[in-house]
Amino acid sequence: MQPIIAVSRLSKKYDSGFEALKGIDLEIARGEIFALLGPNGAGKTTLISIICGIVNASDGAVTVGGHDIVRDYRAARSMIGLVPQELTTDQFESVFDTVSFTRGLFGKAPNPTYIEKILKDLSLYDKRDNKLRELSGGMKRRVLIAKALSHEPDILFLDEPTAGVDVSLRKDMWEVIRKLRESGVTIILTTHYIEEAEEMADRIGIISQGRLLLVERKADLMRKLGVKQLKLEVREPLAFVPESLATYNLELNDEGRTLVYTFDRQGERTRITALLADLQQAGIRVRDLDTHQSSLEDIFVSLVKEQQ
Ligand SMILES: Nc1ncnc2c1ncn2[C@@H]1O[C@H](COP(=O)(O)OP(=O)(O)OP(=O)(O)O)[C@@H](O)[C@H]1O
Repeated sequence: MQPIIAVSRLSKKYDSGFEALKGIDLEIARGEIFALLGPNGAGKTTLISIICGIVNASDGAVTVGGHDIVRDYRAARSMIGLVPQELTTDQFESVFDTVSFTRGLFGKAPNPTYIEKILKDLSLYDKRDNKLRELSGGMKRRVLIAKALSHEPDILFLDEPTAGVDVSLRKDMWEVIRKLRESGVTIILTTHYIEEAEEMADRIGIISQGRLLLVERKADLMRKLGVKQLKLEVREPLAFVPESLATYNLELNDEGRTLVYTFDRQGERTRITALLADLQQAGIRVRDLDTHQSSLEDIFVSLVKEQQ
């Protein structure tokens, strides 16, 4: 199927000479949730801003729904809703009016029934006549989403949707985003919160220093790059790992009290049974054991570190 967004060889050099994006290739499928992860200054906002037509690219091309974002700007832009981090609208306007007004900016005829539907979907309907300044932080974020949806876009970009919000509100937002996807909207979000990408995304792109380091289905990424560790707490501290256990590449931590065995969970054999037998053979008695699966965070940190 044709991707809803196709980015090819996209580069951006700012006037200062700084290269914020270096040859990005990326395709987004209709209906997916794609999370763009990266450290500060990686180029996430620049990439989104180019796709949304706010910043010009230096090189490369982007199509949205088959429309070139430069030659066919209006058609491309009308398919996109962008949820910025901050609410900058008039604080004295009502929720309903601000959302309706945004729809008008896209040249769409008024459609109060549609606006009411979005407000209901986002649990803002009760607040439709309230002024923006009367809303809580969480509600203001929902208003941002309502505004971005006001012109019935196919694609929604969310820039750091839960930056600085508390845990329960974050979970609320995740629910809202999931519902939007169920309604057929393609979602692209940038986030610093790895937990957010782990929780929400179908696919993940990791960007660092203007390069896309990888794009993978989340499940594949966790499986491919994730290693598992077995931690064995021993009864008597060890001064060194006995020679007979050399093939396991064990790490000795915690002043000799913990042995760490790293294994590939995809591998045919983990060799755990053999390790336990060999430990016994070596006279090492185990007090406790624990396994640990590397998280998306471990994977992210090691990838970005490798690049630096
Ligand atoms: N107008 C500009 N002129 C020069 N450099 C810029 C400009 N805008 C952004 N940059 C630089 O480009 C790089 C990428 O910025 P960008 O905002 O895209 O990163 P980001 O991944 O969104 O970061 P953050 O997570 O901090 O928002 C940064 O080093 C930034 O300083």
